[in-house]
Amino acid sequence: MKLNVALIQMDIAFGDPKTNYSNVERFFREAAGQGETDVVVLPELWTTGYDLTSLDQIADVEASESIAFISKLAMKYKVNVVAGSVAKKSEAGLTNTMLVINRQGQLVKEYSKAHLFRLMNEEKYLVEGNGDGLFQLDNHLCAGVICYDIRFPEWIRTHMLNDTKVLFVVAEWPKPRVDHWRALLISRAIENQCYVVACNRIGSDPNNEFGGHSIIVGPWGEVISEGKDKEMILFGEVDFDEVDRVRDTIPIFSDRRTELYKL
Ligand SMILES: O=C(O)CCC(=O)C(=O)O
Repeated sequence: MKLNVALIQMDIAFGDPKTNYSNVERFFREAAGQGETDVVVLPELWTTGYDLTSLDQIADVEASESIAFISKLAMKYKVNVVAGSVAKKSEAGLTNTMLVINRQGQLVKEYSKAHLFRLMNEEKYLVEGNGDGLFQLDNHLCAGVICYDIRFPEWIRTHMLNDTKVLFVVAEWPKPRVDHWRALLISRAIENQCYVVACNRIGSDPNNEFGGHSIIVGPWGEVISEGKDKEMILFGEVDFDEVDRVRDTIPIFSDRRTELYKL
């Protein structure tokens, strides 16, 4: 069983959801218009970018506009969408929330970023999430996390323990640390023997330049496809049988010594 994925590595208009909606609509035609794509992936905070000081005014209340917008595209193109994350405003406060919508246009998951990134002042404006990032797509158990979350291998491992075979990552990862981005994602793939499908933005905002290099890594740690330093759609394939082959070759999940991991 395979899944074809398309990662939209886009620039994001700062604090301008209207422009970003229209750009995403244009990218969708290219990413899913041929009818071969199973999952479209968007980057982190794709409606607003990191316009933190305006978030209270421009965040999406209950994420309802973004959900309606992506649901329509999902149904039109009959694709699943790991719809990056959006700034969501709710009773809980402002959260950086991933939306996952299936081919029928139904919201199957909301995951709010668990680890807020102090270097970019997230904790001053956002509330951290407390739930997991697990969801089903076409009957496959998948996980999704947001940017800085990938620096916490124990958080990722928690998601991969129940035969989860794909980890989706959505990000606004700055250019100066793209070497960390690649090394961390390849490591998460090797240590969890899973596919890592990671979509980063490109371009810049008043405070940061972002690194692109969206990437699809296989369960043996091989880079299957990698983006460059420009707007583009990255296509690739996830093969669930390959995950089983790697896990049978080196059975790390059954070799774990959890009684030692108490520190
Ligand atoms: O961990 C990093 O270096 C980047 C993280 C980040 O940019 C984010 O979480 O938004």
